[in-house]
Amino acid sequence: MSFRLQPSAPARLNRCQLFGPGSRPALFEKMAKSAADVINLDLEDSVAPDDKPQARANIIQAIGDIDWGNKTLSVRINGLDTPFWYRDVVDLLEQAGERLDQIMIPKVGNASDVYAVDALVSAVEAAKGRNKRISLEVIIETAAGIAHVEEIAASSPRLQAMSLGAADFAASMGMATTGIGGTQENYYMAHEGQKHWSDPWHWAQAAIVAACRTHGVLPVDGPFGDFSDIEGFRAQALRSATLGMVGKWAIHPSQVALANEVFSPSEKAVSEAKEILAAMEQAQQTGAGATVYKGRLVDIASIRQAQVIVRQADLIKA
Ligand SMILES: CC(C)(COP(=O)(O)OP(=O)(O)OC[C@H]1O[C@@H](n2cnc3c(N)ncnc32)[C@H](O)[C@@H]1OP(=O)(O)O)[C@@H](O)C(=O)NCCC(=O)NCCSC(=O)C[C@H](O)C(=O)O
Ligand SMILES: [Mg+2]
Repeated sequence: MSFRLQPSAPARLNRCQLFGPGSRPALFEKMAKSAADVINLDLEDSVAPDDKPQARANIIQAIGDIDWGNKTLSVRINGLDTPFWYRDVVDLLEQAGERLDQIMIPKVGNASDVYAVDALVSAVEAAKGRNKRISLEVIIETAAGIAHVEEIAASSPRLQAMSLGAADFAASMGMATTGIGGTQENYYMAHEGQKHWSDPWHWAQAAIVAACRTHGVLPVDGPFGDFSDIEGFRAQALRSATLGMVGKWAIHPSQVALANEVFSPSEKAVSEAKEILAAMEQAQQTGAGATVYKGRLVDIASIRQAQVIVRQADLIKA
């Protein structure tokens, strides 16, 4: 046990991040009216190279013109291996209004990538006298990114969230897959003539959750490409939530309600968590560190587990 306390992740909702290409401004109003907690306007892979300047201009205009409510408003810039990213940052911070909350950095490979963006953001913020401090989020979607996940999670006080990008991750790792996230046909164990599918994303997700929880960053599951496969999305999201992730991307509006449902604790879970807290308070009054709740052991660790659920429910109510 370290003497250092685990830092809390930012206290904001991040159950669903809805993406839309910066080159399709007709979608922006619909994104703003959606039930997603976070909006990601994209300048990277959903925008063709020739369309990047127009997409930038669309996004800068929409940041000021559209009522984004109380959502976290984020723009995904281009990767640091492209000639586009510095102009994305400079134009956004010189020209977009104060409503912008966050910048998403794709394909982060090490802490220096985040440092470079942080330095540029800090310089433009100071030069323009911007009042709101822009936060950062990153995507782990390369072999280098997962190899350096812990230093990336520790890289900047601006860093608030970290996502797994299953498509680029699979490509970078040389995985024999084409689907974006979810079950992969050939990733199974054979036992007594039956196939039992395993989860090829599990180890990377667990590494991301551990790095994020160590450094007070929100761990998020990325895209699920087949937006007609509702049960596939739900199963993937439930696994991510069980592992400790706080939300998931939506690449189509049909995925928003599903993500919100999975990453919001049910009424039953909240009332059970409150009952556990009450049972433990009573136990502690009698000097006990453990008690029995509905026939099972609950102890001081159960208090921390229950508090995670109650805190999330309180955020949703707020
Ligand atoms: C996937 C899409 C291209 C589908 O678009 P479209 O064909 O227009 O969908 P529908 O006709 O089914 O749309 C139904 C209605 O919903 C509206 N719509 C569509 N998309 C969105 C959206 N993203 N936000 C809000 N509203 C949306 C349509 O306008 C229709 O409205 P109406 O006519 O009024 O009924 C498209 O959904 C899309 O572009 N999605 C986002 C793609 C994207 O941003 N991709 C990047 C993130 S994933 C990634 O980068 C991979 C990752 O990095 C990794 O490596 O893993
Ligand atoms: Mg990607």
